[in-house]
Amino acid sequence: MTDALVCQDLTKRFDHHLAVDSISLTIARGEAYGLLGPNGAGKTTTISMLSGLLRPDAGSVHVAGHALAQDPRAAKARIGYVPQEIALYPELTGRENLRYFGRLYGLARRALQYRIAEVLDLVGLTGRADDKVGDYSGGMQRRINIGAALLHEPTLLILDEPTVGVDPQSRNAILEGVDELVAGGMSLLYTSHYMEEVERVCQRVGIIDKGRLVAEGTKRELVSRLGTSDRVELVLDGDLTAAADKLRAVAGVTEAVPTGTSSLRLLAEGSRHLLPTFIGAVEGVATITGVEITEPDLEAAFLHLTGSTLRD
Ligand SMILES: Nc1ncnc2c1ncn2[C@@H]1O[C@H](COP(=O)(O)OP(=O)(O)OP(=O)(O)O)[C@@H](O)[C@H]1O
Repeated sequence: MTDALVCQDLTKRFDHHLAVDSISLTIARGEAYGLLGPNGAGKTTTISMLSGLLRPDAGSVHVAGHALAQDPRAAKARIGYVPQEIALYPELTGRENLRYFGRLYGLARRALQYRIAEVLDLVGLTGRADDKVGDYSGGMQRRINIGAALLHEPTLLILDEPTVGVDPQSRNAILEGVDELVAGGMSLLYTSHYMEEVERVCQRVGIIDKGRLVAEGTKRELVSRLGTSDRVELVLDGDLTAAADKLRAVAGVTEAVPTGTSSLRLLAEGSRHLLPTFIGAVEGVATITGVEITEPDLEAAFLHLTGSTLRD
């Protein structure tokens, strides 16, 4: 079977600014792919080109084997795009909104009726289907927005920051809905500022920075690029500067910096086995009273690769 999405050397320039610089990525059928990047990295520009809303300066996009440039109708019919802004009619009910969008997609009346019922169930809004969308919570509006993008049974669903600006309870409801779609075999392209969402939803992650895809892989692959160093937070009584000097001399420790009046942060390999060595090393200058070890995670990988945190 053809991949859900193949894009090659996608490029977009705004005046002299290269917003997207030769991005290539592939999403297999049934795969959930997360696009992570700091503000202004080029995520929305990339997604707009993939969904046919913005013409690339160079590069190609194929959706389920259909070339977006040569056969836009077929390619676009296989994409469900959920923009960041809610695009709904507040005076209409959820069901009426779905009916309106379904007609836009050209779905026949009878088929649409069944499909609306399926989609309402999928996004968990069957019980509120006949209430006005203007009376929905922010999270419910987003769910019906996602539903509208699913009516024509797309191969690939593109979600642009689907949980921005919603309360934690609604966020959870959205994520549960997305989990269900992925479990049901939907191919997904998901952008978010929230690392933990991408970790939860996506099997593979692309990190985009200054218009370029700087790294791509499973969470485990990206994290392994950091090496095997753990972050160790030590709480100590005594002379912190002297303790940091002594700890820096321990084999396996690459960094030891004070982070407060009684705490140090180390980067160390195999830190669990080194704990007795740490205690011995600071003897005479300080006493270790607390230890916290954090193994490398996606947040650390992101920081390492882009030099910024996601919320910068
Ligand atoms: N229509 C436009 N005209 C000029 N510059 C633009 C236009 N759209 C985007 N840009 C610029 O291109 C770069 C990439 O923007 P884009 O919106 O794709 O980033 P992003 O990763 O989606 O960021 P955010 O997370 O803030 O939405 C930015 O520097 C932005 O200012």
